[in-house]
Amino acid sequence: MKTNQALPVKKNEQYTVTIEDLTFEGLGVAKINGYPLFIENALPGEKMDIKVLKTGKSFGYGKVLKQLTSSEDRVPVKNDNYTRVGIAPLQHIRYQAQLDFKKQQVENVMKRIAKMPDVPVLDTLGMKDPWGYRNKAQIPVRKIEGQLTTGFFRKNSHDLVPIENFYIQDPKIDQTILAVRDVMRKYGVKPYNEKENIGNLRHIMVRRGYYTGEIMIVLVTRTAKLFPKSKIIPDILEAVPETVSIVQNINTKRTNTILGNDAIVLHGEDHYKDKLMGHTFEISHRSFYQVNPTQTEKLYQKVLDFADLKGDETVIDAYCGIGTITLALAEKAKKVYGIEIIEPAVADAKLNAEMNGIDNVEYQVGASEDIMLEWSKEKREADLLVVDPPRKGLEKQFIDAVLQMQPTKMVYVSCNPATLARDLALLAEGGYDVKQVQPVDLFPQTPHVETIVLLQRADS
Ligand SMILES: C[S@@+](CC[C@H](N)C(=O)[O-])C[C@H]1O[C@@H](n2cnc3c(N)ncnc32)[C@H](O)[C@@H]1O
Repeated sequence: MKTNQALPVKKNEQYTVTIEDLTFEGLGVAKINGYPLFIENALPGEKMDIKVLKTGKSFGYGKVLKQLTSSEDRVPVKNDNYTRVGIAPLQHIRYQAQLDFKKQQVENVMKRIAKMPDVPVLDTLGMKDPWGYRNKAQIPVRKIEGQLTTGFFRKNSHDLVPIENFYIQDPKIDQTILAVRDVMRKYGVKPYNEKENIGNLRHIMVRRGYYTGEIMIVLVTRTAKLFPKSKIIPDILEAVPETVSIVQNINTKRTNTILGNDAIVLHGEDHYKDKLMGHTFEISHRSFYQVNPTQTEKLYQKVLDFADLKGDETVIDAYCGIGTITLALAEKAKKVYGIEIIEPAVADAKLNAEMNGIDNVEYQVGASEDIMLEWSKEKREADLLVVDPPRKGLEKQFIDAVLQMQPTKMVYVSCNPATLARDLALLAEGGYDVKQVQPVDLFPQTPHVETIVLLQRADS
């Protein structure tokens, strides 16, 4: 049995501490006789009275009882709840300090994980107004005080905290969620009860085109029933006239995954349109589409700057989603090959290329690690490889295939600095030099950081 006897702190005891650092999640770090405590809403330099909430073998968690001094990076918060539910855990930090914090996160992993202490990291590209940026929301629905209610889950739980204004979302999305909630209340639709696995409406997803204003609404239900559809749909359309698509997604499973496998289109088709870098995209309810449109354009522009294409290159865009980066690259290259694992996303990608009159792209459905292995065995060549993998980064098999194929240049777009740094170390070992590292803030008020890295084959 574990015992806490040797620890220098005791659960539920109070201490006065000075915050020394921030974790990568933005929690303040205080040390008591070398034992780290992680504390929400606490900034380096601040002195605070705290209470120990939880102790583990090598670290614990504390809670601020009284803030005794204030950092110059502290700003007033929009709402305490937003830290608690994880919507805006950095909301108490001045925006420039958030950008500096993100740069430091990337510098840390470049030193500690990639073992590249000398590679300079550029300043984080930030937003002018770092609020109201999200073009997509997935909002849980539960019964609170007898009523169908929308909000957000308290961190590490499924307790719903009612929230009407999310601040980080496009305000039109907030309004749409409330309008849909009211229609659901009017017709007595039953909110999902997870414990007993009864009730029906689990989530409301809303996506909005930043340039087009088109709205897609997805009602995620536990069963295929939704009554009375013939009234619900016209009511939603009346309340939110910009709606071009309403989809019912059915998720019968007891799971944390939001979307189920089956869907019924209730209005329009299973897509809405938006624009990015001057191209129009049709986006279906399952497709990945970056959530911060203006910052995404900055990100893609950086990818193009790093790629520095002259027009005669062959390019591979792995993990291409619906082809947003692919089309931006296609305008500057001879040919671009996109690889994506989700079939409907590839169907969207093909349609999007056609819709934009772009004919020098080809898409392949499959796992990037398998397709790249196949292509490297076929001795295919590429001048540039762009990768934009999910948080877990690149598979070892993918990296091995890259080292076989040896594209001259690589641009790595990453949403997870730790896996990025791990992969960069392997690519460096295989003969690639890291030339540029650019963090971009796609998720203001949260600790997430996106990074773009330019790599070049050392012998090229
Ligand atoms: C971070 S998103 C990037 C999408 C696109 N580049 C964009 O900016 O919109 C990652 C994409 O990789 C896809 N994906 C995940 N694992 C994959 C794999 N093993 N092979 C190919 N695609 C994969 C996901 O479906 C998703 O579309």
